[in-house]
Amino acid sequence: MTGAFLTETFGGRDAAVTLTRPTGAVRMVTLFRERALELDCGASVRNVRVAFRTWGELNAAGDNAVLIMHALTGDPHADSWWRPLHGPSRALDPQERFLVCANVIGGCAGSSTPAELGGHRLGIFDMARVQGELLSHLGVSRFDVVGGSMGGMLTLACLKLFPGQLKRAVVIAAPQRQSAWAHGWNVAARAALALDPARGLEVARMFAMLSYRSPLSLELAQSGPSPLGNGERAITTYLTHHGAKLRRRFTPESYACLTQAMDDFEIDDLTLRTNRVLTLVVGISSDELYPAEEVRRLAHKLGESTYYELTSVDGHDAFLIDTQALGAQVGRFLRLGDDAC
Ligand SMILES: CC(=O)SCCNC(=O)CCNC(=O)[C@H](O)C(C)(C)COP(=O)(O)OP(=O)(O)OC[C@H]1O[C@@H](n2cnc3c(N)ncnc32)[C@H](O)[C@@H]1OP(=O)(O)O
Ligand SMILES: N[C@@H](CCO)C(=O)O
Repeated sequence: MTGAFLTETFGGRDAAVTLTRPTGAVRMVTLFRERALELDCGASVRNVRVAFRTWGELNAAGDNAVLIMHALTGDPHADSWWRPLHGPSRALDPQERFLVCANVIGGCAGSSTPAELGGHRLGIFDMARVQGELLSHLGVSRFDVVGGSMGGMLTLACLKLFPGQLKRAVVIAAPQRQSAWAHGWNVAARAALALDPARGLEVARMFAMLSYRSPLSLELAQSGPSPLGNGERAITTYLTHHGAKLRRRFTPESYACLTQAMDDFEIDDLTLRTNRVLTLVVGISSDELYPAEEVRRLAHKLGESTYYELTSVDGHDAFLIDTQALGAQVGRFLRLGDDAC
């Protein structure tokens, strides 16, 4: 990774976490200064900081924007974590579109952290409201929205919150609500955090990684001895590596807040049935977390939707890994003529 880096310490004596993250081109804005943001939990907050990046130019009508929603541990650097989809002639093309990607509130990549927002329970709809406010602040009148996993939930929330401003939506590997299976992984993760915030975050990432891959992908890539040559099995050092890596770039506080928001999320049947926004719903054939069948059921309930199934062995995270066919589908969909929207 190139560019400037910022090192910050979050949390108290027992849960101090030092993060080093890139800051290149990230912009900050404070929203809800005069009018408060009313949270779904009933509390209201002011002075909400949003860290975001943009690429390309907003046109005079303010209607060529694409809002990119990141997943659980993502950040505003969509050109990094979605590099194969981002760039000239790709699905998210800054030469044609004004691209915006913002860290969700409650995250730890520059936007207001849970503690800065008073420790109130944050919801996916609260996060989506803030992203909508950011677009208004930037002068956007109409937009497309794209997101995978938690980003897909945020995209579904936009269908309910901004139906008149949305042109197209792409919902990837996301459910109508968390199944007991998906919720259960997060319950176990938060239990690990409660025992020991920093070590618990590593352990939470270890079992989350299992849910983000498929049995076959792990068998193919991680079934032998570790490439580290330390006598361990590959899967052991693989999970240890990913646990330690998340601990260096994320906070237990944000992990608990965002997984709780995912567990609380639900998009109602009426919103789905009455949707008039052109929507592409993508399921992943090997997704263990949100099985393709579950995502297909969501698509069948959703008005104006098309379902596409990405065939991949890579499991839930295939939307970040197996990007060639996905990029082609998303690019084609986002280029559907505006007169169709
Ligand atoms: C969507 C958003 O908004 S952002 C969030 C996306 N980013 C993440 O999820 C961050 C975590 N990273 C990942 O999950 C993955 O790296 C992805 C999804 C980005 C890419 O997936 P893949 O290419 O299949 O990577 P894979 O799962 O093999 O992991 C690669 C890493 O594991 C390491 N690794 C692989 N096998 C082993 C092993 N047996 N032992 C130790 N380390 C291993 C690699 O060296 C590499 O390390 P690095 O990331 O520090 O360079
Ligand atoms: N791998 C993703 C979560 C699942 O989509 C992330 O770390 O944000």
